[in-house]
Amino acid sequence: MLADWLTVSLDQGQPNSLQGTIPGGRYSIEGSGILSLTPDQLSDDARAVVLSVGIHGNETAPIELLGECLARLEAGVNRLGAPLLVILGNLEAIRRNTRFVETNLNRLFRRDLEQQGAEAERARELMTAVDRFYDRHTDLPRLHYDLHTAIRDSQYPRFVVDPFAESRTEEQQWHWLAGAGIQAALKQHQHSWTFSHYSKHYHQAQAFTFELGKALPFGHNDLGSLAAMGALLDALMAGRQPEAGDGRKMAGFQVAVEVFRESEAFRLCFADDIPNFTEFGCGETIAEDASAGPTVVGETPLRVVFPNARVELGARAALLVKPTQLMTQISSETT
Ligand SMILES: O=C(O)CCC(=O)N[C@@H](CCC(=O)O)C(=O)O
Ligand SMILES: [Zn+2]
Repeated sequence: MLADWLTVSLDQGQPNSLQGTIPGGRYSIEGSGILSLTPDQLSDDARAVVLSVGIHGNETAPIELLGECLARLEAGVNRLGAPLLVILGNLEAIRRNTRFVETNLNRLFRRDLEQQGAEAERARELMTAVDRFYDRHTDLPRLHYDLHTAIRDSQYPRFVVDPFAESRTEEQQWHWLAGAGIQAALKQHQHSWTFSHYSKHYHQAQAFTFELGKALPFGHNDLGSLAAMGALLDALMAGRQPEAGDGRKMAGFQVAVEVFRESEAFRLCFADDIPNFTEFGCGETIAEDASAGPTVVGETPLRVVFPNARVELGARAALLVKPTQLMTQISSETT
């Protein structure tokens, strides 16, 4: 039943039943593409875990990866030991294999949202689901991993965005991420109203946006390269300590400049197929905008991440990033 939940949600079919049991606990379908799992017994290292996929409809590898993890739970190969909220984000966009239908869902996760439309309604449903879930588990540490794939190749194929918030990112997270094969992390410098930012900002969760390779259609993903990531998700579901790697080996970056598209006459001044994290040197022009003028690299070289000239007016068209230390202090266990 659980493994079918993804397919049934996408086919707009009715599940046979809204609730049921799995080894170690029970599940309940709380809405379209919203599934909650509750363990019979909490494991010692359990956190309240939100896992979201398909916030962008054409990013299919995380959906397949999560499907495999749910199948392992259902088959009893893994055992539920932590409460879990599983979210299939933009259902209509997934059906159409497109990034979004009307607007980018991953910019709408704010409590003062005024926008209307399909994606805005979905953002409201998902924010409510997350609020209810964390309210049910106030005694547990909170975690939200929002799983994506990127539009283009990357010098670091697997990386995370660490959303800006007042709360600190636990040092342990870097070790978990390294153990899961994540190669780089990018710290945001300001509020970004993404889904992972929502859980970090409003609920003080440990939260990241994951970029797990390049966006490809269903059936074309190399899940082998995501095996260690699957093992991290399995450990979170079981409430076990994940396999840790050495977080100090991950490349760290922070956003230096956010480039917005401010006019129709906006262009990026480099080839469309450059990989994420390509470096540009002093004096190189990154973008030209009839309204904002040119964006030129200053004295420090900068790398470009998520360039996209075709975004809506007012939206982010690229991040320019520079190296940073991820861990400010090295704890005694890791030295
Ligand atoms: O590859 C791209 O250009 C976009 C990939 C993507 O969807 N990235 C996320 C990052 C969210 C964040 O900044 O935390 C997005 O743009 O929503
Ligand atoms: Zn995405």
